[in-house]
Amino acid sequence: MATRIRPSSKRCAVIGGSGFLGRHLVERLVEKGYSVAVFDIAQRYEVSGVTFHQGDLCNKQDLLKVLKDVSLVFHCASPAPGCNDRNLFWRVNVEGTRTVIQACQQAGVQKLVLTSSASVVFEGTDIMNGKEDLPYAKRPIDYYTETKIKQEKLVLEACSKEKDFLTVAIRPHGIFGPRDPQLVPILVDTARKGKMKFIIGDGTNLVDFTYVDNVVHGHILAAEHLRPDSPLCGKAYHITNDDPIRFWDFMSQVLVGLGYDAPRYHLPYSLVYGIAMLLWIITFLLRPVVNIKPTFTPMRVALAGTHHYYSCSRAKQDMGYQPVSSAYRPLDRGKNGDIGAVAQSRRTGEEV
Ligand SMILES: NC(=O)C1=CN([C@@H]2O[C@H](COP(=O)(O)OP(=O)(O)OC[C@H]3O[C@@H](n4cnc5c(N)ncnc54)[C@H](O)[C@@H]3O)[C@@H](O)[C@H]2O)C=CC1
Ligand SMILES: CC(C)=CCC[C@@H](C)[C@H]1CC[C@H]2C3=C(CC[C@]12C)[C@@]1(C)CCC(=O)C[C@@H]1CC3
Repeated sequence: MATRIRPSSKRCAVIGGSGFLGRHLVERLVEKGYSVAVFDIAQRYEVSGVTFHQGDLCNKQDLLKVLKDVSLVFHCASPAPGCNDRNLFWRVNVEGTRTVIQACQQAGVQKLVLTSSASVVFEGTDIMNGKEDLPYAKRPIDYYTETKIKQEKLVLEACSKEKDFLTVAIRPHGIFGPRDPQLVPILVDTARKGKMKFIIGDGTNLVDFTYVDNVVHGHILAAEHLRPDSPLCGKAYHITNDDPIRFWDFMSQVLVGLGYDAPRYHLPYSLVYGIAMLLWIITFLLRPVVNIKPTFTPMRVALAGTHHYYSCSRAKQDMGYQPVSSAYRPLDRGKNGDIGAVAQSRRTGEEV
């Protein structure tokens, strides 16, 4: 029988490596001396020493070409949470992740680190200092959450010491930082349309917004601590700034920092949630005729009006996690308005 030569543990692939988080992860891995292959449906940048492979993760043959000589895979690809296409979410997050697992096993990959989401336990009601043992949402609030739950279960259940295939899931929440395509852009777009005048609820709800460097740090620590004898095998880990902030303070600081007015008038949470639900039903019914994208989806309203912050004590205990960038507040924006650039400058020492 031919024996397979194990690739170096510093050879890895990042599926979804062209995305926001993926690119930050790739850059940090390169800094740490890893040799990195990116697999993504699109190539959006170039980094010396990184190889790019364009392909769909639902195609096993495409994946096998990249995974054949890596020992570690990070899977951080997903359709954008705001897209409302159930078929796409199922195809990529569920069927595609099944294909990723099979391809990893067939190629002899030893470790798979999944980017899951803390939203897998969020049902639209308060979560305060939530630990990883909270049950998965029984009534997931949208297709994104529904398929992230299935995806996480698939990856964690595939963990097998006998098969020499170890898995772990990282659950970040509300990631922000340089090149964020979602949080700040959607917020600014909503403000430009004059729709950020209202505070949903009493405005005191605490949430986690997590700086992208911390999320990257959590992923790399998880990969490096994932061994057959470690407690990480087949487990999920919250990664946060360990510094929850009032949702509406964060929003206001970003908006005021960028020259917009802070939201001022309060609206009752249940009223706004009810309207968002009604709009969602109407857009669903009208979809065969016209495709409308409401700004205030039930998911966004729920995130804006409830507490949702999580404990990262399991990550501290099992992998020695500590936020690498925690003192940051969004008010400290750069000259160009890129709030993420300020936090990055703290790391690099550059002026922004
Ligand atoms: N941004 C956030 O606040 C949070 C994100 N997450 C998770 O983090 C991960 C990364 O998210 P972001 O970087 O924010 O998103 P992103 O949209 O910037 O990156 C996702 C990447 O996946 C790629 N991709 C999508 N479908 C693919 C396919 N079929 N085959 C190959 N590549 C494909 C996209 O081209 C993109 O480059 C996702 O799994 C997301 O669920 C979890 C919690 C919070
Ligand atoms: C009320 C309103 C329109 C606020 C604008 C900001 C929102 C776009 C963000 C506030 C919390 C964010 C968030 C996510 C996306 C962007 C927000 C809704 C996620 C859903 C992204 C994917 C995840 O896994 C969880 C995130 C939770 C927080």
